[in-house]
Amino acid sequence: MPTPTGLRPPGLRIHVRRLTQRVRGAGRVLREVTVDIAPGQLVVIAGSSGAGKTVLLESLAGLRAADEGAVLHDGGRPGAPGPEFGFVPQEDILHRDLPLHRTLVYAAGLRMPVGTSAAAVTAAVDRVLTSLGLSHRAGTPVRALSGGERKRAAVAAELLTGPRALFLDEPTSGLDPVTGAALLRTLRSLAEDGTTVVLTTHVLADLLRGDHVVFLSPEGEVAYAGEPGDLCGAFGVDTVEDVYGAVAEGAVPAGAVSEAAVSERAVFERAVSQGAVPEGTRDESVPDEPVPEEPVVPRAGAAARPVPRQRVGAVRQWSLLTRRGTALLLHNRLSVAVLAGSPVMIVAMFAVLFRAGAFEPADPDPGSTAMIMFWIAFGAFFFGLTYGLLQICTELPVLRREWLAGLRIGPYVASKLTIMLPVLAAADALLLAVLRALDRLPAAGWDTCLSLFVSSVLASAAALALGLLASAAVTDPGQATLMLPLLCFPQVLFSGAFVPVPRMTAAGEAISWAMTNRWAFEALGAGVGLEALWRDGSSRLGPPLLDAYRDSFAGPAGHDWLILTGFTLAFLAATWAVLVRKCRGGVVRARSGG
Ligand SMILES: Nc1ncnc2c1ncn2[C@@H]1O[C@H](COP(=O)(O)OP(=O)(O)OP(=O)(O)O)[C@@H](O)[C@H]1O
Repeated sequence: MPTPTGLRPPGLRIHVRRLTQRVRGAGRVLREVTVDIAPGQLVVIAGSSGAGKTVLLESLAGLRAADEGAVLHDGGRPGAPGPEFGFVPQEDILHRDLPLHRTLVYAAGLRMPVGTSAAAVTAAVDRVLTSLGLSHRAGTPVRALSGGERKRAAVAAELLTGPRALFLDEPTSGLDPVTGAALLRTLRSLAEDGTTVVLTTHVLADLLRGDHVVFLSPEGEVAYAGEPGDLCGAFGVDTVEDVYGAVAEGAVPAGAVSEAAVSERAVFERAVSQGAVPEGTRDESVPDEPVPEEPVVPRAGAAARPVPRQRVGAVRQWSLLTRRGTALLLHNRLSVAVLAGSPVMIVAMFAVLFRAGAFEPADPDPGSTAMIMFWIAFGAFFFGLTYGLLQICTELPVLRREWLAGLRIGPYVASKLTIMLPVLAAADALLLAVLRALDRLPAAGWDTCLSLFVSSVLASAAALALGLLASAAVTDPGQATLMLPLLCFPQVLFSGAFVPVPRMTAAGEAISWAMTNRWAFEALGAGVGLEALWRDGSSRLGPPLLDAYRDSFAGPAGHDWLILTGFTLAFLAATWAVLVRKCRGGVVRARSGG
């Protein structure tokens, strides 16, 4: 099968030597695993549940640094993740709302080299769709594909860059036998084309379809490493199913590991001598062997690989992510309904809640003026928070995978702000315009209107950034939903609207400093001149209120705007940090010393 780019880069050679991996909470998961994978091989990793197949796969892909022992790519340390490596985890790594072809065009935009023309991107997408038998589904939304088609679609995204190695975690799980066999045939033809393909599986038939089987024992040791045809014979059983039983009982065919260890010795030793492997990981127990003549590439396979491709720049990533995010938003009817429906509903409730004329200087209603300001502030906060909360947690696996392919977190977070802020500004403008038209706001000039609008948008922006942070921190949408009341309650209680800040306890006042709603409330109050209205208006309720709120609305709104902007930037920076940490999670990017 031709690669999408028409080139045939050499497949990756992988050596794993006496690899031991520990996982926090699970202890030692892999023990002294030694595996040798040649370019263009189709390797199947099998073993019982929890044996460590995924951990081994991630280690082979270079996504998990070795605790002990070494993983070598072309004889050197694995390089940073990039488009030369395809990794298909068990989770979905494609957005579901757009048609398959368009989804892959966006995926290609992030993965393919700088300067790739739109025509070349389309041609690459068409080629992978054809090679995976998905051309007839090009216009179908990803969510409408069958399970097998979705797996192939995920593989298609990984093939766009013509990777040298493809790693797949249980690609055939959940597929019927015919579809699973078809996927394995596709992977085999990729391997025949030169790509190194490694997959984990629980499907018995898959074990016989690879070139090489690595069977892990429940203790995470290599129970068997060799040709599939010899697997049953090695354990003296008749069926592959029986191999699982034999391995569970502790059967290990003699010599399976040591043969591989000897063949690895030369490559490993030469890598050590060239500084690719830390001295501490040397295995002194294995006797010295003569080093074969095969040349060893010292670092990250530099000599064997095509010239590294320039990563797509931050601005281009931001632009592409913004376009994709907007398209995804508009294709998801539920999100459109929430985006449009919640402001309309809240505006309608506000319109029937407040009486007209509360700001009339000749006959003001000071209590209502404070409440109107608070609920505008809270409305703006609520829009921002709800829009932000589901933005990231619903697509974390996609983000993680794209980060490995070169996506930067900064442009990603910036794109979220770019997409959502105009929607929030429109919702805030609608809220203010309706309240103004219904005489629930003072009949003041444009400068007051502008001040209210800026305060509302900054309140929404801070809440959006808080929502993004919460969305990045949780693990699933269910947790994000639980965050909504948790984040809203303190914003109501400590805003200073119901209990004025000067009347709070010292602890309450300290907490109120951290509430964006407090600063939005004070900015809105300052913008409409609440202090003057209460002091100079003809209501006798004004002075007592002024006494309670004291100088809450005395400062210029600009002071509060600065604080709201500071909160927004701080929340965005924290979102960035959380996402970088989550994406890195176990991946050691500095394996080449960088
Ligand atoms: N993030 C994690 N936190 C805690 N334990 C983990 C984590 N990842 C893996 N483990 C543990 O490490 C062991 C090996 O996990 P791994 O996912 O590699 O197994 P597996 O063979 O792929 O299992 P399965 O076939 O069920 O997917 C298991 O005991 C698992 O519980």
